[in-house]
This record gives sequence, C-alpha cells and structure tokens, in this order.
Amino acid sequence: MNIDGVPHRSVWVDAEDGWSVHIFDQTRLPWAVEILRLTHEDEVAHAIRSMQVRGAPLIGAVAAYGLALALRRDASDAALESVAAMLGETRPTAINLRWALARMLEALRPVAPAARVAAAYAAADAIAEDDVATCRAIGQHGLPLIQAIAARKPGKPVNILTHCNTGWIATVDYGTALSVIYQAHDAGIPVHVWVDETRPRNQGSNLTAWELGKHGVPHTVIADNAGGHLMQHGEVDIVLVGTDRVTRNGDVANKIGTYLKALAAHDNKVPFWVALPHSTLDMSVRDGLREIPIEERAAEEVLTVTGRTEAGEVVTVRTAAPGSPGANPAFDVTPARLVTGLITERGRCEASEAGLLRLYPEFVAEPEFVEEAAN
Ligand SMILES: CSC[C@@H](O)[C@@H](O)C(=O)COP(=O)(O)O
Repeated sequence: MNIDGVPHRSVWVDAEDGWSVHIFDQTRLPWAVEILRLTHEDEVAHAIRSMQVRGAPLIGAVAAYGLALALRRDASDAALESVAAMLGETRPTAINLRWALARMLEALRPVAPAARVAAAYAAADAIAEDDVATCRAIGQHGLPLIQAIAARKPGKPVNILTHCNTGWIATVDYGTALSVIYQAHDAGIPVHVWVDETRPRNQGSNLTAWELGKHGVPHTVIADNAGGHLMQHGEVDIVLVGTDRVTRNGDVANKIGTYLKALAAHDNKVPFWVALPHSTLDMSVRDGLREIPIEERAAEEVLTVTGRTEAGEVVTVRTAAPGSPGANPAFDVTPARLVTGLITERGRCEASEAGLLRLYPEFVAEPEFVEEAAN
C-alpha cells in the first residue's frame, strides 16, 4: 500500500546494509509516522510485546526476521532453538507467531550453522512474500460479497462494520478484512466503513481510521458499543473482521469485543465474515473457548487513554476513578455458529471443519507442529 503516494510495506530489510529490519512504530500512529530500525532479537521481542508491531500476520513475519538478526551473532543449534522459543513467548494468542517460527525452524534446522544466516533471511523473506500474496488473494475472494450487497442497493454505499485493525500495517501488505474493503473501494464500489474504536488500545480509531483515510475510503469512527444499535437500524450491511487464530471447527479468536459484534450481527441477521490467511489456522485445536490462550494485558491500558492535545503533545491520561482496579483480556473467542463464513486466500468457506478441509485438504490429518514451535 502507500502513505501519501509512497509505496510501503510494514516490515522490510534495510536496502543499504542488507540486514537490519525496519518497521513502523505503531504506538506512534496516527500522530507520527516513525520508522524503527531493529538490529537485535531483544528489540524485536520488545517491539512485539509493546505492540510497536501488532496484527497476527505481521508479528509472525517480524519474529522471523528477529531470528535472522540473532543468527548473525550466533548461528549455533542452541541459539536457533533458544531465540525461537524466546520470540515465540512474546504474545500468546495469535498463532501466526508460532507458525512463522515453526516454518523458520523447519527451514533452518537442517542447514549448517555457517550457511544459516543467508538461509534465515531467505526464509523470512519467503514468509513476508507469502503474506503479501495471501492477503491480496483474500481481498479478491472477499470482493464478490461486497459486489453482491452493492447490487442490491444501487447508488448507495455498502456499510461495513469492522473491529480492531486488519489493514496493511497489521500484515506485511494489503491486510485481511481491510484487503477486501480496499479492493472493493478500488473497484469503484461505494463503501462506507464503521470503524469500532477498539478500546483499550484503540487500533480502530488510531490505525484503521488512519489507513482508510490515507486510502480515501469513506469511514466513521464509532464507540465500540454502537455497533448493535446501528445494526438494529439497518445501518450495517456486513461485518468484516480479521482473526488471530481459527480452530479446526471454525471458532474465531480476535480482538476483545468481536464476540459481542457477532452476537449483535446474529440477532439482526447481518452477515458476519472473518478474513484470514492460512497462517492463522490452528488445525490442532478443536475447542477455541477452552484451548486458545487469551492474552491478559496490563490493566493500565484500560484505566487510561492516550491521545494528542490541540498543542500536538501526545499524552496518556487516567480516565478511571483513582484506585479502581482494571482487567484487560485482549482477545475473545467467537463460536463458529455465529460466523457466517471465512474468507481465505483459497476462497470462502463455512466456519466448520468440513468447510476448512474443503479448502485445506492437507489438514485431514491433525497437525502437531504448531505448538511444538514454542517448546
Ligand atoms: C490482521 S487481522 C487479525 C488480527 O490480528 C487483528 O484483528 C487483531 O486482533 C490484532 O490485535 P493486536 O492486539 O492489535 O495485535
């Protein structure tokens, strides 16, 4: 995608030195577009934990480059295993992190230490390129859903509600749910996006709104609690979200609040679609509610809010009553029964084991490799 006409990806290797890794500091957006240069796996771990990089596919790709950075100093078997384990612990819910590290280990374990650095950059590049192609294809497979709604209401915009940030800066490029929206907008379909602000980290009002604005997509930021009301009044044609992990039976882990949107959509007969790349599938898990680890983040994120003053200063202020404790589960699980369907790079399917196996027949046998990567 691009920022003010300049093409960008969300992670890239420095073109001059050929090894350091660049990301956008997403904790600074939308107030400032700042690029960080990462040179050490500990900086990568910090970037993931502190959400300088975030979004399931992006944290996988950045972790892969983090492993390559580490191997430059020590390419031994022991370093390979310990750094992969360390990076795998940085965030628990998005399976893409473990998927990417498992793929790196699979590629690098058979390679002699002397050849590992080049192989690691090649494997990380392959993960990034795969994500770009995958996310582009997700948009293409989602586009007919928007076209069909547009055909039913000629001359009027298709109203899409989305949660969190699923755009190009949450992936390597294009995005997941937002890839569908970008491609619909680029195809000339009038769309309007209801952007959930997505408390407590405000990925919607900070990042999705910024992305959509830069791309010229009409949108409106709403409080997280407004979606049900809008659906009751016919103001939402479709809900499109991304996900951090989809289980074998089609349960969907995503940013906290997604489940409530799915319930409201179900009650109002609004289609609720989930866009995902193959790297988000966890075919080793059958029961999302019980088996997916839900990240618990600092209560401070809930008790405070960060914004920019009129004078241009970015400040964090306390909004909760002094002394009140907070709780901050960062994800929830939407049961498959509330999901209209899944949009993947291979096409669309129902959120069920049968639907997923139709698109991904290679998973007929249950894999175990994903959890292995973190051990
Ligand atoms: C890239 S789309 C799927 C998800 O990663 C996205 O919706 C999301 O929940 C991101 O959470 P975050 O905590 O900002 O990393």
